[in-house]
Amino acid sequence: MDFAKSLLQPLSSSAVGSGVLDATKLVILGGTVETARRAASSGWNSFVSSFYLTAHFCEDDYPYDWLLNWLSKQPAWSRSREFEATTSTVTATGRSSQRTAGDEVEEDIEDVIEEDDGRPRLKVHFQPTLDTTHTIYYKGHLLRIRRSKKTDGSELSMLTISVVARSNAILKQLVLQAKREYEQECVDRVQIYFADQHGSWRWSDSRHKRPLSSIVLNPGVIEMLVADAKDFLRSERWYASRGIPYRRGYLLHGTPGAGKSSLIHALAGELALDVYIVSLSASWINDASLTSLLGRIPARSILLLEDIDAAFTRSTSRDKESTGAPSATKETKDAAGPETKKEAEKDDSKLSLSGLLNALDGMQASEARLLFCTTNHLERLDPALSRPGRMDVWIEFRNASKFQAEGLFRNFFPVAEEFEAESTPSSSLFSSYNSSTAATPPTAPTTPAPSTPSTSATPSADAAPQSLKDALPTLESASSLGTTLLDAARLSELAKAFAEAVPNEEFSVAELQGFLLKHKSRPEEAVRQVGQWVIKERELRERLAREREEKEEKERVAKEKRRKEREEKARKEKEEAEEKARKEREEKEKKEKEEAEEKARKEAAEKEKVSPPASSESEAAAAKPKDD
Ligand SMILES: Nc1ncnc2c1ncn2[C@@H]1O[C@H](COP(=O)(O)OP(=O)(O)OP(=O)(O)O)[C@@H](O)[C@H]1O
Repeated sequence: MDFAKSLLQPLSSSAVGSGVLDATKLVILGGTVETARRAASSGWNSFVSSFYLTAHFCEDDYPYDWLLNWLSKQPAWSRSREFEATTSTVTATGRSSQRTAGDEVEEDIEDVIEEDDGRPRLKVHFQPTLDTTHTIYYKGHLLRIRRSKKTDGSELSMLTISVVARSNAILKQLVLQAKREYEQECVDRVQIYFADQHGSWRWSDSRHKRPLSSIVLNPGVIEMLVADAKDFLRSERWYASRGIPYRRGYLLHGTPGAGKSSLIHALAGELALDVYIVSLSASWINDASLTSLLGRIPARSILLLEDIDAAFTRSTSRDKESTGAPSATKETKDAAGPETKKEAEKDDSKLSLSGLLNALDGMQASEARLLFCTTNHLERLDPALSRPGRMDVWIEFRNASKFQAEGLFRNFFPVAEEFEAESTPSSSLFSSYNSSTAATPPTAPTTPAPSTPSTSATPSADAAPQSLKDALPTLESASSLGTTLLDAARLSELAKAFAEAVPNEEFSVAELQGFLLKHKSRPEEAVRQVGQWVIKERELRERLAREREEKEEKERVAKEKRRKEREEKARKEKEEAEEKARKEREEKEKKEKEEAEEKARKEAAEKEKVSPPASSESEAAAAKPKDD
């Protein structure tokens, strides 16, 4: 204070008004008090904080999803006065849309289910806006929860939970409970994760489990696959005791639209496994990013490499020198010359076969996972990739057999008993067909055999097979029912008639499904129309094939024309160049000759000047005076 007084003394003595003095005193006093208050407050805060245990959860890891799912069910969380409404899920049941809207409201709001007016039902979730702190009671403890963005520029969200407690047991309990609840909700769903361009796994979708019975394959294939996968999942010790890497690979190859992806998703549901999908044709995929991704797949999950041949058309070629060893280190690249360095950098942006093999079964590759690879072009795969140990089980997919056509038909149409039991036609879709139709022993789904599409006779309304003809007389009465409900015997009869009308292995299951979808409430009509559809499809295929051929022929002719034009142009240019060279040569020779002649002439003239001819000498002698 004395110091302040001494500072203020000159002011007072210089007759400044006492009002100014008082104001200045007030400012100094206020500043001192505020500084003291802040010091006390920060001391108190750090004192209080020292009692808090804090856990951080980042969006790119599973506990974040578990906790957000748990929080979304806490009234205190959803009753926030400043909140975000989002259909982007924080729950285990779907993150299908990205709509969000921030607002401030005065009233309590519960989750809202939008009315089902024919559009998909979206569940709207409410959660506090970013950077607001919330307190929630949990088992007698007060939790302080804050959602914020990470500051490392990754745009990822963080969840920070603090609690006053002596040990972190309460936080562990919370995480485990959130995990249990999340998994409970996942029971009927399959979680799908995609590799993103940052080299991380991103949750992408949560799909309803598809019953295996909805997949129609030839007898025994599904049973074999399920038994094999189940056997693998319970054989960890067996593998460990024999020193065999605990991994299993399945190669699903063959015609498009035959059910490869569908089978994998149905199997994931059956075995309660999550699916991790990498697209090897993505431009950002290279050896390093793939190795890192495949090393971070949780145990007991499915790794799916779709269209594995596509990776090889992008940039990968079999590196003959490659031994599968890791690529050059940064130091060795720096030590190399600029050209080599450029080459090495170019290589780094590619996926090589050795890199892929390394990622699949190198030291870093995770174990206890089922690898599924799909391809429509088995012939494009390098044998190193498809050999046993990497791909232990091969399953070939062909166009629909008659057995599959019949199974698909059964799946589509409800039988009356089931319809009554389930009361909704859509829920019974895919449910009536069961494995009782697939009781024959498994076919060996190992090495591929060449596909042999059926050349069976064209079915038509006139030339309908006997079973179809048998079915037709009763169609009229059945179709008068509107949504036709069939008894089991009738369904069986129609399914057989349908299968007989469909040529063996000529159309994919997806194509048959497309046809049946057009008649999904009219099974009789489907049977009646299928012969016509087959004819039309064949005509369409022929037309498309013809158009493709014509296009290819046009392209071939145009290419040939361009080639000839190029050759003609090159020939002309060559001739012109030769002519030009010849002329230049002649010109040059002519010039040289002229120059040589000129030179010779000049030399001769010079010579003449230096030594005159003998006749002139004698003339001179004659002209000399006689007295000499
Ligand atoms: N065997 C099948 N059983 C049941 N549905 C099938 C079958 N095959 C195909 N489908 C249906 O056809 C559609 C395409 O199937 P899917 O994507 O599984 O075929 P895919 O063989 O993986 O095709 P692609 O090789 O083109 O990726 C899906 O809607 C699926 O329901």
